[in-house]
Amino acid sequence: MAAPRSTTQLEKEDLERDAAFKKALHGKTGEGRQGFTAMLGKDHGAQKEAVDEYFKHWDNKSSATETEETRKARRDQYATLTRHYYNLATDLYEYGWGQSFHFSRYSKGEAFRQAMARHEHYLALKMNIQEGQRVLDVGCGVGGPAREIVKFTGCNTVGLNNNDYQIERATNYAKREGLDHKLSFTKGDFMQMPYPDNSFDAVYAIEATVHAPSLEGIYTEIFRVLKPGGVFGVYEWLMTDKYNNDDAHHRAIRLGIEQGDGIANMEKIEVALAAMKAAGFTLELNEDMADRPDELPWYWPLSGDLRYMQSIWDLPTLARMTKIGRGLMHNFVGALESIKLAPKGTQKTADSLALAADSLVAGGKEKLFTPMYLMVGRKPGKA
Ligand SMILES: CC(C)=CCC[C@@H](C)[C@H]1CC[C@H]2C3=C(CC[C@]12C)[C@@]1(C)CC[C@H](O)C[C@@H]1CC3
Repeated sequence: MAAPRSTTQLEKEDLERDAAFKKALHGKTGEGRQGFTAMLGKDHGAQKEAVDEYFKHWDNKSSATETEETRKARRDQYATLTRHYYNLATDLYEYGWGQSFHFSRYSKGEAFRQAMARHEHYLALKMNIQEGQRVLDVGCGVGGPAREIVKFTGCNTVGLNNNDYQIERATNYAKREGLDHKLSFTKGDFMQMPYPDNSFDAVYAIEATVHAPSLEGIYTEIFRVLKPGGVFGVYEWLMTDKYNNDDAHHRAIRLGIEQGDGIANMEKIEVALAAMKAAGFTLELNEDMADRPDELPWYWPLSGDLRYMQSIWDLPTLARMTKIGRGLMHNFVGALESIKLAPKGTQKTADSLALAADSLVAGGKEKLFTPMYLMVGRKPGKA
């Protein structure tokens, strides 16, 4: 039962152009160096191009003045916007967060990496991913969750991503862990996937499909590549029912999250549920995991609030996000830029990520936003 391709306007793909840009910007930094040191090895001219391309959507725009036209321009250029966001942010993500680019629930005394893995296992469990199944990870980042889910379930996975730098890093990590016989990566736009209809037993997306210009469009494309009887599981980034688009404060929080996190357009929960239905899925499970009564909120590592410290190992994470920590980071990166060790735009990117952190924490505290709206849907038909 193949659904028609989405009617959303799609960007024309140019794989050669993107591969050449990756080579120009990142050089050999995708091969080994990680995080901060990788950031220092970029080409300054190419970095300027990425910065200009990304920030043209946000500079001199505010939630008070933004128009539907500005939002449409972002949706129309979703793929370029997201690709350049990750060209700029990937090294900082790895430096400050690790290789799994998502949030998770946390329980008291639980180590950060353990909680992250638990969140990934939970999705695999709810989808009932089995050994040997052919699985697609949509928007796989540098492959942290895919490696964990392959090890946890024994499935065979393909990761899809439209950023060549992340693909290169993901491929190298998989090889290093001896998982390359079960895990491979494809460069491509998730709105127009390079796979035939009915290709996968299961598809999952962890905090990635929010980069799509339309949730109905991306869910429809996922439905197309799933085999009949196949399962789709997603942790979606969404504004909650409490979000009121006529409230200036709410809109400022949404725009801060969108800018800081490379998102063209973020929707409310009701839109995601309707999109699952419109795509053809039978919804088996939907729950806002951020609404569970956990002692530690999902946003604690970004809060800079030292009361959340579980062990001494959490200190660097929290300290980095305090006022003093951020000020030091801002000045340090600025100094590296002025002596030309870091390319121009590094400070602007770091400041934009700080805006992301503030807006995410505010959205989480005020219950206006969730990064973990769990949905599991099935494509009708016999497996
Ligand atoms: C963008 C989407 C859809 C998912 C990524 C979620 C998170 C992994 C990121 C959201 C905000 C990011 C920030 C950082 C790491 C990755 C995120 C948590 C930093 C901690 C990286 C180090 C910088 O100095 C501060 C960043 C704040 C935001």
